[in-house]
Amino acid sequence: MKITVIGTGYVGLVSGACFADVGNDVLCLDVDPAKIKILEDGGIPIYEPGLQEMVKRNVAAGRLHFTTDVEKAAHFGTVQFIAVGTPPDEDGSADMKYVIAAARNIGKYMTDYKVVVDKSTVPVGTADRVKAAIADELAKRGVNTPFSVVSNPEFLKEGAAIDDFMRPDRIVVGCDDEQAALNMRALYAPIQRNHDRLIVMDIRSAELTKYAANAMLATRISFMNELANLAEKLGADIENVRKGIGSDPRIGYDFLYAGAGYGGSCFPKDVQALIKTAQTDAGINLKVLNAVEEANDAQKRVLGRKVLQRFGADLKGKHFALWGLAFKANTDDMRKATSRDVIQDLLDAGATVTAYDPVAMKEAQHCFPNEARLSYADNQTAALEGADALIIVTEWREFRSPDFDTIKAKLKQPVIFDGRNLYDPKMIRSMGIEYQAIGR
Ligand SMILES: NC(=O)c1ccc[n+]([C@@H]2O[C@H](COP(=O)([O-])OP(=O)(O)OC[C@H]3O[C@@H](n4cnc5c(N)ncnc54)[C@H](O)[C@@H]3O)[C@@H](O)[C@H]2O)c1
Ligand SMILES: O=c1ccn([C@@H]2O[C@H](COP(=O)(O)OP(=O)(O)O[C@H]3O[C@H](CO)[C@@H](O)[C@H](O)[C@H]3O)[C@@H](O)[C@H]2O)c(=O)[nH]1
Repeated sequence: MKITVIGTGYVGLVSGACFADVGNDVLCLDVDPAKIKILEDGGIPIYEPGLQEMVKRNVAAGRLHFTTDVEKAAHFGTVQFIAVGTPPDEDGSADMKYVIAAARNIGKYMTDYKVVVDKSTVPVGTADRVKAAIADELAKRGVNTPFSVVSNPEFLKEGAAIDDFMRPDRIVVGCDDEQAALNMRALYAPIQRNHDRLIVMDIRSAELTKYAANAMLATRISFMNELANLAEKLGADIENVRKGIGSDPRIGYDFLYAGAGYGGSCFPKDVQALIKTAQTDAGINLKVLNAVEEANDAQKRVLGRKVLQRFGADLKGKHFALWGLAFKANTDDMRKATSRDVIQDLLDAGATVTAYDPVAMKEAQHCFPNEARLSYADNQTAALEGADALIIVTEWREFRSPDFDTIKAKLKQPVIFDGRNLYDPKMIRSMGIEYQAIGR
């Protein structure tokens, strides 16, 4: 099938590469010429395990192409995926201007039947707006070319994006016409696990399903973070509690890890957007989600607070090593990363910081431009040099079994603040290291 993917962020690029990998002919469009140049030169603008190889393989096979030419992209695919960003507007609602612009571009140039697929995370009612935008452009041209609009939200996780896309738990398709549903079934036929994962439903339910999934996962995390803070005060260990409740299949083990708060480009923005949609479109105050957001904002400050409690409110003259900048392991994404809050809290209190992250240091430099009190180390051991304590913010695999003797020798005081509960508290404390984790 011929597919156009509009937007080459995480979702656009992963979708484009994966659809090409199962034999489709894919053209990826972006309005950012710098991104398209990187892709045309054989690079990729993001870090995602396995993606570069997949892109290369499909470009070489002649199945994956890139362009900034909006007209060419509108002509190319029978299926047109809109995978542009939906960042938060000033009031927290999803900013739809990129989605609507993409829809208008399709309407401006399409000359035959198109299935237009909303893959971006968009509020309920967006498919109607996309339909109206395309119809408006067709009317301006005085043509009546047929098209369908489908909602097909994406559930991939950064760092595991290819596996999530190729072996999905479910594929949600919101659709109100048979022709489009058939196209979507054919398109996803090679992307299934051992049985049909495609769930077809009405469009509004599909749009809400995406927000519901992220909101549910964010709720589990905030719930565990609050319990972790309680466990700390009561002398319990949140990791034991996690195992104890996760073993109940009604609860399950996934997404129950307490930590230094959730970040990334999705949970914070989508929880906020759902709260906003509920308020403005339905007059409903989502009390649970307001609390989830409030708890997470507080949790992102927990590491900073622990450091201040331990070393005093004035951190002038103190220096800290920080391991992990990305919002989670296996990505270079710094959007809403907890490290940004931790670093800001330390800098505000007068400290200096040396950070190390396997892949996110370049991205981090854009977040703290010209910050003289923040430096970067070449490796995790070098970051420890002259530091008063070590703070761990991201759960990279290489941080999981470090040489604790080296850590002890390098730090001025053997203190570790672990925002991801990577180590066994008993073992580490028995080595004479002061260990402050989350909820243990
Ligand atoms: N990042 C994720 O892991 C993830 C997972 C599931 C869903 N989503 C959702 O998918 C959407 C995209 O997220 P992302 O992280 O890939 O976005 P992103 O912001 O990284 O990338 C979006 C891209 O779209 C391009 N763009 C904007 N307007 C355009 C237009 N009119 N035509 C062509 N290109 C245009 C931008 O230049 C940019 O390269 C969002 O709605 C997000 O919530 C993201
Ligand atoms: O038990 C857990 C699991 C995750 N996190 C944190 O939660 C955040 C988000 O993690 P994750 O969900 O793995 O990353 P994303 O790539 O943002 O993926 C989420 O957001 C995407 C965009 O909408 C969805 O497609 C995915 O299904 C959804 O998991 C990160 O800061 C994690 O550190 C925890 O604190 N505890």
